[in-house]
Parts: sequence; structure tokens; C-alpha cells
Amino acid sequence: MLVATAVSLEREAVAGAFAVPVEEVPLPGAALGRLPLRPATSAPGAAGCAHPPPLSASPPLSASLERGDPHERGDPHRPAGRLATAETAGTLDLLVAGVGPAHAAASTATALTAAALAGDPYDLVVSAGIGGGFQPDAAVGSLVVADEIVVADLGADTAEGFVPVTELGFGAVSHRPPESLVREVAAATGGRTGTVLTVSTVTGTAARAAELRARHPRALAEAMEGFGVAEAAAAHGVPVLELRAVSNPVGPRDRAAWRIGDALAALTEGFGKLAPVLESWNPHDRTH
Ligand SMILES: O=C(O)c1cccc(C(=O)CC[C@H]2O[C@@H](n3cnc4c(=O)[nH]cnc43)[C@H](O)[C@@H]2O)c1
Repeated sequence: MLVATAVSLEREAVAGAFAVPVEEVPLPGAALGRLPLRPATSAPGAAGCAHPPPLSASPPLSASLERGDPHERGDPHRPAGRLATAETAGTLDLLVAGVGPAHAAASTATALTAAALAGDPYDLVVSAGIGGGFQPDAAVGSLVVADEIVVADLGADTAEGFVPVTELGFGAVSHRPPESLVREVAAATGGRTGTVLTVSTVTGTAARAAELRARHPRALAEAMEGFGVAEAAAAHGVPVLELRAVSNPVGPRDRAAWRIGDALAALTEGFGKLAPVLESWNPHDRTH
């Protein structure tokens, strides 16, 4: 499984979250973390990690998100970010995929291609991160599991309104994660299911929020990467999931209202609950 996040996560925090140490692996222009889904009790090669904490008690996935340290944000010119791996049996790789749909798509496609060429293809891609929540349905600090991943601004602006790219005769504007996986992940994490929009421009006015909601009445959240990750996954025939923790309301710009710490705590807790679901999920069940 490949987990694509927008910005860099501290290796120590990631190791703590998944209860294993990770090692950086030098790959050509790439960065990815390979971690077991299960908390390792005495994993071979997991030196200094004989008694790791349970997943649910793990520290935040990323403290570095809040710091804004450019070195923690990954190198925007290296599409796949940084790659690290645990020496234990690798079942989960963590990819710093970059901010925005294009960067996320490039990073994810690079990682998927590298894995396929190495003869070890992924069977699931998860786009995970923080996002804006449409009020009152997706409260700050809550989790949203996408049952549909929709790009909201890929198309043409016309006097009659927005025309999606599909109506212009091109491409796709939506991807649907496997229904059974969405159901099970939502049940395990307590997340709400609904559409998660992908935008290239963060919504900053009430008018834009209302316009998006009018076009996408089922939208619970917006973020900037899901559709890019989903396009890369679709190109490889791999199912996709998107999990967002709400850090701010969608609407008028108000940086004081951001609750990134709360959202990351919710994401970390939710992620810990994903492990058993993902372990038992049958990757061949791609639609139901
Ligand atoms: O400067 C602003 O007003 C502003 C408001 C919200 C988000 C940003 C970002 O730069 C977000 C980058 C990052 O976080 C995700 N995210 C979080 N909240 C939102 C949102 O309301 N709309 C879209 N994306 C959001 C996003 O996926 C990026 O990874 C700036």
C-alpha cells in the first residue's frame, strides 16, 4: 500500500506512528517510507524498538507540518520526495507527494511506476492529509473518508457557469474508491463519507464555498491532492482511498481559525485504526 501525503513527515514521528524505525533508502530522486501495517513487537532489523507503543497510542503523524520548515517540506523538484524503509516486511510505503494535484500526481505515478518495474506493484494508494470542511457537515477536527474524489476546477469558465473538462470531451473529473473499503474505513475511524473535492486554489470566500457546494451538494471537504493521486492510481489500475482530517472551515479566509494540530491528531488516530481494516481488506474487491 502506498500512502501519499502532501508534506514531509519527520522520520521519527512516522516511525513512532507505525511503531517501527525507518531507514532512508537512497533512490534516484525519490523518497518513500516502507513500513509494516502491524505494530512490530520484535521485528527483525527493528533495532531499539523491542517494545513499541500500540498504533492507537502513537505520536502525531507529523509535527513538522506546523513548523513550516522548508527542509521538512521535501524538495519540490524531486517528484517522489524522500524514500525511507523499514527492514521489516514492507506492507505500507509513505510518500511525501507534494502540495497540489500536479505534484501529487507526478510523485505518486513515479512511485507506482518504480514499484511496478521492480516487480512489487502496489495494491492500494491512500491520499491522506488535512483539508477544509464544508460547514456544518464536516466539523474542524473531524475525519472525512472520500466515497468520491472530484476535481472541482478542471474545466472552462463560461458566461453560463463552469463547464467540467468531461463536457469539453476530455479526461475525467471523478474517481470512486472501493465502496466496501470506504464503508469499513469510515466505520473504523468514525469518519463521515462523502465527496472530497480537489482544488488548485484554496477557497477563500463564502461565495466560492457556496458555488462549490451548489455544484457538489455531497461535498464534505476540499483539499489539493486527492484527484492527482487518484489519476496516478487509475493509470496503474490501482484502487485509491482519500482520508482527510478537517483543519479549517471552507469559506472566508481566516488563518486564525486553522486547527492544524487538532487535525493532525485526528488523522494520526484515524490512521492507527486503519491498519486492521487494510490488512483484512481484499484488494480484488475494487468496486463493492
Ligand atoms: O492561505 C490560506 O488561506 C490557506 C487556507 C487553507 C489551506 C491553505 C494551504 O496552503 C493548504 C495546503 C495543504 O493543506 C490542505 N488543505 C488544508 N485546508 C485546505 C482547504 O481549505 N482547501 C484546500 N486545501 C486545504 C491541502 O490539501 C494542502 O495539502 C492555505
